[in-house]
Amino acid sequence: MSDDLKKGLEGVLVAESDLSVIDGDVGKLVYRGYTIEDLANGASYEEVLYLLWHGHLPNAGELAEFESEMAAEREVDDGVMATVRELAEADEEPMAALRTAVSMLSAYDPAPAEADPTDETVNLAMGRRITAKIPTIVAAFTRIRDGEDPVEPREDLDHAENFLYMLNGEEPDDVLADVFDQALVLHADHGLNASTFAAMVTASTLSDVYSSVTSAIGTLAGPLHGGANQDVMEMLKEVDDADQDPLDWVKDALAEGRRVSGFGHRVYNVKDPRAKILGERSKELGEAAGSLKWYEMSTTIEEYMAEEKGLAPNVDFYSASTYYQMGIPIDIYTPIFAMSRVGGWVAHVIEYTEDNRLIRPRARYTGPDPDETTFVPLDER
Ligand SMILES: CC(=O)SCCNC(=O)CCNC(=O)[C@H](O)C(C)(C)COP(=O)(O)OP(=O)(O)OC[C@H]1O[C@@H](n2cnc3c(N)ncnc32)[C@H](O)[C@@H]1OP(=O)(O)O
Ligand SMILES: O=C([O-])CC(=O)C(=O)O
Repeated sequence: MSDDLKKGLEGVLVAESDLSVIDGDVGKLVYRGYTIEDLANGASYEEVLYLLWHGHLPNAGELAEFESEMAAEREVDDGVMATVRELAEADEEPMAALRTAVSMLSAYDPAPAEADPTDETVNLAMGRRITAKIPTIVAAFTRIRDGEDPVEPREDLDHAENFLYMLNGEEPDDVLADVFDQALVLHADHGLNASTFAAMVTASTLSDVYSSVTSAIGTLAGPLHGGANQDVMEMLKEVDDADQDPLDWVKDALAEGRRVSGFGHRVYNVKDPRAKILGERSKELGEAAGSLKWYEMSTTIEEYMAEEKGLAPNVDFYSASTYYQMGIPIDIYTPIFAMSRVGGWVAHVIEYTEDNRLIRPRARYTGPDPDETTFVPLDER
């Protein structure tokens, strides 16, 4: 057996997938054959969920039925809500609160204990429930933490509008609803990124969808993955609060050997196509508000990172200033990423378990040689 070590599994093929593909040299992203640009400009998040979960874009009748099934699942049981309240009042980290609440949802779903973990219909039903309820959890957590009462979900609004309504207590205007829906489309799937792979590893043991999504949420939270969107905004705010020139800031950061959040990618060697679209939205929001401050600060950093390090922005770079200008609290940017990516997690879990094989790589052992290691009983050590 070959002993080639692939640190971080770089470039290792572990599965076949119909779901999404990235061409990192030209900055192309495709979900089931459709380019991200076509989907971002022409399809809603619900249409993209349907595409990922059912294999084709829905017609009007299929979409209407799917939307009403999703909307009917938005309410969250009182037991989970009580925990969400407790976590919000204890000032828990939003991603940790989301991870806990999603894990707890399974207690109110009779399916996991009884279901065959490879049954696509059962897994889709669980995935639909989790996806429908995450916005309710995130909005309620945020409002309680901020000293306000949660707002009940509404079935007559779409996924994006309903979340903004539950978060702010009022219906969003068309621009905000459109930007948010587009952001959900852009984040829905991305090949075998770390959180999707975590979901697949869990599913490959024939555990249930709740466990897979819980693993994925924990994985998305880290600053090298989804957590970077919050770090980007903290960084932009730090520069602004100190009234610093963003060029000086980024020069200092690189000179000190620091990583700049929102730059670099394991697969893209050029600008992430999602960052191009979100950059435009960030600019539009700035123009509408009469200040391009956040957008211009971002482009200054982008230009320097390209010149100095040859690194381009990833999706997390421009989602940050987009969400900030929508008035969304910084510490729920990563939960919002999860709100979208859950669609991809569920799709990959279902696809992988159709022809399941336990995921179990190996490490090259570098520990002590047993021939040179003598066991000493406790009382003689
Ligand atoms: C949705 C997402 O998950 S998108 C990614 C979100 N994460 C971030 O934005 C965090 C910042 N970026 C990074 O840390 C990395 O680019 C990652 C984790 C995304 C990809 O990492 P890898 O493919 O493992 O690249 P790796 O860590 O080996 O870096 C390669 C080189 O580029 C440098 N580099 C990579 N990203 C950055 C960055 N953001 N800032 C400064 N230098 C960087 C590294 O220091 C390294 O340089 P060296 O060879 O001189 O040591
Ligand atoms: O693909 C990756 O490694 C990270 C990423 O951009 C994503 O998950 O959207």
